[in-house]
Amino acid sequence: MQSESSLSEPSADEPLSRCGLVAIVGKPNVGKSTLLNALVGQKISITSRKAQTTRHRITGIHSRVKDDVAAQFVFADTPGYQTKHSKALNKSLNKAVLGAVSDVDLILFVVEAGSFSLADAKVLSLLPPGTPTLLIANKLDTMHRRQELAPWLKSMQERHPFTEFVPMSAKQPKDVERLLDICQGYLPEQPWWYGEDELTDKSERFLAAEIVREKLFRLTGDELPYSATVVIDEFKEEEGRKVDRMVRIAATIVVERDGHKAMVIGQNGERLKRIGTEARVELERLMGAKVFLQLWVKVRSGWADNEAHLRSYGYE
Ligand SMILES: Nc1nc2c(ncn2[C@@H]2O[C@H](COP(=O)(O)OP(=O)(O)OP(=O)(O)O)[C@@H](O)[C@H]2O)c(=O)[nH]1
Repeated sequence: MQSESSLSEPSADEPLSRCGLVAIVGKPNVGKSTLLNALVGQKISITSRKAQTTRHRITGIHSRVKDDVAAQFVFADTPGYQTKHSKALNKSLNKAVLGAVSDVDLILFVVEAGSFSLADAKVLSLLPPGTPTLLIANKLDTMHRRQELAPWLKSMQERHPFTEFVPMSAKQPKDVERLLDICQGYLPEQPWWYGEDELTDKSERFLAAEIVREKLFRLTGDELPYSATVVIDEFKEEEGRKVDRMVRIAATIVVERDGHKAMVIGQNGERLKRIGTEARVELERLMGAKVFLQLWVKVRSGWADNEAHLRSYGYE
C-alpha cells in the first residue's frame, strides 16, 4: 500500500511499528535547524542567520504511518561544534555534541554540498564509527558546478564510512520527504516512545527562552555576540481558567557589556519592545494561550568564561 493513512484507521493488519533516535550534527550554519524544522513539519528548533544560535539539544518528533509502517522519528538537534575558542561556553557546547551522538540509531552529518572545511572535519572526528551515518549534502541549490558533486562525494566516502549520501536542500519539501523515507529504514522495530501529537519533549518554559533568544538575535542582526542568553525568571499559568489559557512569563536577557545592553534596548526602548512583541505573538501561537511577557536586560560581565556560572544557567 503506497498511500498515507491515519493512525486512527489502522489497516487490517497492525502496521509495523518503528521508533528511533536520529541525531543531526554539523558545524555551525550548515542548516541543521532548518532541516530539523522541515523534518518535524513545525517550527521547534530555532534558526537564524547568525551562526551558533543552537545551544541546547532540542528534540523534535515526527510520527507517521506510511507504506504500512508506523514510524516515529525522534530528532536531536545539536549545537555547531565550535573550534575557534576555548571559553567555557564552547567546551560545554562540544560536550553537548558528544552527548547527542552517543546512543542514537542514526546520525545525519550535515555539510554544505561541495565543501569540507577543518570545522567539518572536527565534527566528523567525533562521530562513533559503529553508528550508521548519512552524509547530508545540504544547500544543493546553492552549488553551481554540479559536475563537481560526484568527485566530491567520492572524496567524502574516503573520509568516513557513510552508509548513504543524500544530496538535498532542507528548503525543498520533496527532498525532506525522501530523507524521511531513507531514515525510516534505520529505525529499530519497537513501540513508539511518544504520543502521536507530541512534537517536542522540551517544556514550554524552555521554548519560551528559545523564542525570545531567536527574536533577540534576529532583531540585533550581527551586532550582538552569541554569548548573550535568556533566562526565564517566572513562568506562571493562571489557574482556574476554563476557556483560554493565560500564561505570565518574565525573562531576563543576559549580555556581557553595557554597550550590548544599549543595543538590545534600542532607541527609546524600541528594539526591546519589538523583541517582546514578536516573541509574545509566536508564543501565543505555539502554546495556544494568551501570553503576558515581561523582558529585562542585565549585564553580566565575563560570564562566558565562568564555568560555575554557566552551570547555574543550565549549560552543563
Ligand atoms: N539556500 C539554502 N539555504 C539554506 C538551506 N538550509 C539552510 N539554509 C540557510 O542557512 C542558514 C543557516 O541555517 P540554520 O538552520 O540556522 O543552521 P544551523 O546549522 O542550525 O546553525 P547553528 O545553529 O549555528 O549550528 C539559514 O540562513 C538558512 O536559511 C538550503 O538547503 N538551501
